Amino acid sequence: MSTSKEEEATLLPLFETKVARGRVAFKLYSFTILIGIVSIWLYRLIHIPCIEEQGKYAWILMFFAEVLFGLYWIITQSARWHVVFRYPFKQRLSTRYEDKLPGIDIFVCTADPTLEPPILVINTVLSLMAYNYPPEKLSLYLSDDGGSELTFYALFEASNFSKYWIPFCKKYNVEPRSPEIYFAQKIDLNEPNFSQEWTSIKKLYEDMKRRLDSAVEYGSIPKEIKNQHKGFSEWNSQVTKQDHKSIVQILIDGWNTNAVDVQGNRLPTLVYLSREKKPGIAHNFKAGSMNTLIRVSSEITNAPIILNLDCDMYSNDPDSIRDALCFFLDEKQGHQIPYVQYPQYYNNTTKNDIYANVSFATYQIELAGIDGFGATLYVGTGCFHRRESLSGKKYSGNHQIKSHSVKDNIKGRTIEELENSSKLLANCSYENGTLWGKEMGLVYGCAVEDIVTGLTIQCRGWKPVYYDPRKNAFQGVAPITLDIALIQFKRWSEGMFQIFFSKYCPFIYGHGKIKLGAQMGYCIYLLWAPVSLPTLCYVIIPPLSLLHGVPLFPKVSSLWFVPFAYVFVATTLYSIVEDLMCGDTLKGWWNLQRMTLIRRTTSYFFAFIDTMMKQLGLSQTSFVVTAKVVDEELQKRYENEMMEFGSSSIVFVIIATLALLNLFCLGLGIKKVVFSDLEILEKFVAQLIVCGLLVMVNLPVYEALLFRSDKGRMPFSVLFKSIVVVSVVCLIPMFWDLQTL
Ligand SMILES: O=c1ccn([C@@H]2O[C@H](COP(=O)(O)OP(=O)(O)O[C@H]3O[C@H](CO)[C@@H](O)[C@H](O)[C@H]3O)[C@@H](O)[C@H]2O)c(=O)[nH]1
Ligand SMILES: [Mn+2]
Repeated sequence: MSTSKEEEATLLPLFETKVARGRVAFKLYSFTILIGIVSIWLYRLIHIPCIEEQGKYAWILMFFAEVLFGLYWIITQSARWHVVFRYPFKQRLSTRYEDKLPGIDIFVCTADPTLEPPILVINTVLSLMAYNYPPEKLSLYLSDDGGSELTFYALFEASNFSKYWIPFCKKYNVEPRSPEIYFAQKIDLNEPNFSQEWTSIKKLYEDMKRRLDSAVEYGSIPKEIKNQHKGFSEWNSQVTKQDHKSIVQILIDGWNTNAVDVQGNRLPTLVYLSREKKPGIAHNFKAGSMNTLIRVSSEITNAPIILNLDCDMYSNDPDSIRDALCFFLDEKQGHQIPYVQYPQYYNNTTKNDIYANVSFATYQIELAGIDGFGATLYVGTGCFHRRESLSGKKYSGNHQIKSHSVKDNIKGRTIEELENSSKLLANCSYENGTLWGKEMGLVYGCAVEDIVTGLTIQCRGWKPVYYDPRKNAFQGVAPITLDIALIQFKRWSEGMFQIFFSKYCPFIYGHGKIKLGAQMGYCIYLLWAPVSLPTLCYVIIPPLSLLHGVPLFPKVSSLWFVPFAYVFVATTLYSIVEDLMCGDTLKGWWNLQRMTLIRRTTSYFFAFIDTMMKQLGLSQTSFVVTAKVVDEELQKRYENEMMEFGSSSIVFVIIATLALLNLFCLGLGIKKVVFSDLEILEKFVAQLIVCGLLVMVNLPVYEALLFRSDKGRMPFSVLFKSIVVVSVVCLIPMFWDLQTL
């Protein structure tokens, strides 16, 4: 798309970047905290008990914890140093580019028909096919790592249903365009024409859903349906998830003028893809599937812009493609932008977000703060890419989005020819001896392929953009049980810590290529796993020391008490105010504190251990896909914001043990110090506060251990095991006296 040089100079920009206000105040505040932290370190160093005194090792561990917390805090400041917000101008885009909009290839990934039900997948697909965008420029590719005939069948049904759904959406401008979500809404049906159409489309949707449900239930698809499409012949009894040939089926060939909906409008292209799998050959999880998508789509439609989504992330805004294009097509800055990342919001979060799935401050401030240093994180879904930057190309000054046509790309080949040539690109052996997974496409070998890929793109000179619009562009399904929420964080924190240890460590790999602020910004996340260690110290040592009468903090009347109190109170107030300003509730903030504690003491801790094992070559990268299915009872408890435990996993034993340890020590500690003289009480106030807060944060854990009777309670075995551990730790004085040996 070329405009002349003079024209370019006079054009208004397609997007604007504004710097957040209040940065001077923030820097001053940040400086006072730093002084507080350094004072705390000094206090620890000066007052450490000598060899003969009790508690020396407890103090050393506390010092270790405070140093790590302090250093980590310094790293986190980068994300608030230079926060920027982006504002695209869709109107200007339309006036300038409406007749030369680029093609968009949308990639949706799914991996398992049980964990990710086909009906969920096609709802996402339908919401995307119904974008307000010229259909002949829109193509949708579903990558099915489950290799499931049911998912293919669902997509086939969706291709038929779309002929009714898309014109209905566009005619009445309905939102959101995921049928399931749309029909679950309360709709005003006063207008007779609309009401009639609404009813008939809803019936079509429900009939389709019923057919799918029964196919899932019987595990097979009726013969008369199979006869309707040649694609079903790809499946026979030998095809399994782990072992099958490449399958590529073009369900709608959008370049064909005969591919139309019931009103005669063109339809977007729709392609089903399941790359070849062979036992024993690494398939590199989502990264592998994305790379296959990149190749196959380049064979068929080859659009210059790619939108990448997980199968649960439906489009919540039918106009968001245009927002994203404002960035890519901006005449001045667009050529430098490799991707535009949107935050990952969910449609099923409860009022106070019990598992803290949405972290308001992270989405609205931290990610925008990292963007301020030119280093937006790619988070794997809700991201528009420039195809060029995904193929390993270095930024080299002038990259324009060329208007291209599918017709030229397919060079008159038939559907069968396109399918056959695409299949070759989806074969296991295709990547052998190529740079795919190394310098081309998404990077292999890491459970957070997204983060590491984004980093490599930036280090090649590109400047991505983070955009958090007022109306969520995409919404996904958040985990609604504690163990799934923790599995997800374990995968993330492990993958990220692994990056820190690899050749991609931002401080080394990014040195001289991205700004220091950006390197630090990455490390806020890459260092989640090791933050588990100081957290564990702070959760275990204060209660035990209280129990054994070892003071850890200065007396209330001492001047040294000030930095402790200041750092704690100021950072807490800051985070509350920030969170509330971002739209969270006070209870939501409190839930986030609990989840942070639980994640750090379980997910991050296991991630830390597993990363160490991997460094030693003892284990391998895996990717545990999260379930997106729910049963009704569970859904009820979730909506009532009750935490879901229910299984006797080791994770819950840890959570229960830490909670009971603090409760027990607080109880005995109060007995011991509060009823003695004031002098002693003064020495233990801070410790009592630490334990007291930990107990308060853990209230739902005690409830689940002792008072609940529903299925989501902690199993009795967890209670039993954790009581045994707490008793051993507390009652055998040996453990504690080791320090005096
Ligand atoms: O072998 C695999 C495994 C997963 N997936 C897909 O990857 C997506 C993400 O999996 P999910 O279990 O939902 O993980 P999340 O933690 O929700 O995913 C986040 O984190 C991942 C990295 O850990 C990124 O890949 C995702 O894009 C990002 O949304 C889903 O669509 C899966 O179908 C595949 O296509 N193939
Ligand atoms: Mn997901």
